[in-house]
Amino acid sequence: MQRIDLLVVGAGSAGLVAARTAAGLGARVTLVERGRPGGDCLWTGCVPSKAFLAAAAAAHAARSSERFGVHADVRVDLDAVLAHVRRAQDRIAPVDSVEALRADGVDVRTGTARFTGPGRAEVDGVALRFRRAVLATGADPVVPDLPGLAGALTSDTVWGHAGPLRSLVVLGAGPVGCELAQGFARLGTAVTLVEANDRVLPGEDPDASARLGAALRRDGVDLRLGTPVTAVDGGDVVLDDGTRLPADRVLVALGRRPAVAGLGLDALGVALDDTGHVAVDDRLRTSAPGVFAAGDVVGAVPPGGAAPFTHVAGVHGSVAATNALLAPLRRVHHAAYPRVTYTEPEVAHVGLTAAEAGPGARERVLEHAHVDRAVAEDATEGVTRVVLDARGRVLGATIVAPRAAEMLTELTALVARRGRLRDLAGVVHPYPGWGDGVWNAALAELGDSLSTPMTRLLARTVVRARRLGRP
Ligand SMILES: Cc1cc2nc3c(=O)[nH]c(=O)nc-3n(C[C@H](O)[C@H](O)[C@H](O)COP(=O)(O)OP(=O)(O)OC[C@H]3O[C@@H](n4cnc5c(N)ncnc54)[C@H](O)[C@@H]3O)c2cc1C
Ligand SMILES: NC(=O)c1ccc[n+]([C@@H]2O[C@H](COP(=O)([O-])OP(=O)(O)OC[C@H]3O[C@@H](n4cnc5c(N)ncnc54)[C@H](O)[C@@H]3O)[C@@H](O)[C@H]2O)c1
Repeated sequence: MQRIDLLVVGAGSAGLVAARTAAGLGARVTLVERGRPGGDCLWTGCVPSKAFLAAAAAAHAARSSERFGVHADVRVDLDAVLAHVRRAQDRIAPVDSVEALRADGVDVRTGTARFTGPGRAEVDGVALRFRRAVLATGADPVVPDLPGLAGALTSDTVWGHAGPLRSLVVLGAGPVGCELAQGFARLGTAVTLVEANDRVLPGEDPDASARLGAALRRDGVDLRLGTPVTAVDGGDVVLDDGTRLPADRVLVALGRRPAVAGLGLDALGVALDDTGHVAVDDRLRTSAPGVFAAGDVVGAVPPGGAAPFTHVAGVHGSVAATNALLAPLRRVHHAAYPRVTYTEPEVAHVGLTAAEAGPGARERVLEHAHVDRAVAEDATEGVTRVVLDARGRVLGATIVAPRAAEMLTELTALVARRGRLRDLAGVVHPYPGWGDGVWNAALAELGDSLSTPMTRLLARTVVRARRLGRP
């Protein structure tokens, strides 16, 4: 039996990039996928959720257009919305298809992979031998073992919903819960969002949570914060304070767990961390020689935390494949990777929050009431918060705004390169773009750094001297 140079398990964002990278390096690569190539991002995650939110944004824009002097009647057909979601998926699917992968030089096997020992695996009973491997099996939604929760929707199943949906209780106000709660509310469903913590997006800056919470309430979402769910009983969601919330359907968005069950990691000698993810170092090496891991199956990579996002999975796939096949020289940098929750407003974050940065850090805060584009679009509730060290270098940033994802990118570059915020002041931004939020913060930073008693005295002296020197 011929040994494969690289065996990649899982054809999601991480595995697809790993397999294509390996093929590009001239390796004999086999990619095993038990479902359809494309993984969570294409079939159950980013693509359907963003297509869904686009429809929700259209409904909201039409409904709230009166303030611009535009009058519209809005009627939502949820089946047609979900048909739009499927069309978006169908348009992207060919890029990740088995045919496209084979054309790129990847040997694709459809089936469930299981490791049987070092260098050995089987796919639905067919044995394979390999030199190196990349584990890219992703994660699945967590459905806690609470009474009555078994039939609830998850982010895996909600896209198959048919017919109207009058009321929905969403459990968990992380990124999945907030995005889907807002989407359904804007499309006319009566949504209640239940969160055990006392704020939505508990992992984000508290001010960002407060602003998003207010935006969700404006969309009509009934927020129940600080109240864990304990059961679903006869169609009612029961909270720990005894409240009963009737709902046509319940959507569970209580986190995701790594997909490692039945993979045979013991036989391979791969250790898990204390959260059950595959433990890796910053070169994505697992505890087993020659075995790497990439994407959501990986947990925290110190000094950063976990980064279960598509853009990170892609970077992981590339790093894992080159490290496996060439030499383990490339590192991942979780502490500098951005994340965005695509609600409206978007909540975008990179690096450290003020609380994480500690007492030596300071914040530069720019309210978007001072961003002319935000005023023009009547969307001034946002903010740009930049966390700086004593020398003015950017340690982190959080932006709440309709275009926060795009606004964050230049601050991400500064976090990655340890640059100063004031360095952006000399970079001219087009007016009136959303980028003015970041630019105005940089200009304010530069202005403050130049405005010392000494520089003010110097400027006044020069101006006076010139005045006196004139005829
Ligand atoms: C609702 C939702 C919205 C999201 N939105 C965003 C977003 O806007 N932006 C963003 O960056 N991220 C988003 N994410 C997260 C993103 O989808 C994931 O981080 C990303 O898809 C992870 O890719 P992956 O390759 O690690 O895993 P996956 O995409 O889960 O791929 C793993 C693959 O492995 C296969 N597999 C598992 N076990 C085996 C086995 N034993 N044998 C063979 N095949 C196996 C699975 O079938 C699957 O196809 C979202 C997630 C959700 C749930
Ligand atoms: N835009 C994006 O990038 C995007 C969008 C969606 C999902 N994702 C990814 O998917 C992952 C999973 O997202 P998620 O939102 O499902 O999980 P999460 O872990 O981020 O949030 C789950 C929420 O449920 C709450 N919770 C837990 N137990 C509870 C209980 N009994 N009752 C009420 N609330 C409870 C938690 O406090 C938490 O706020 C995220 O980490 C993210 O990486 C990313």
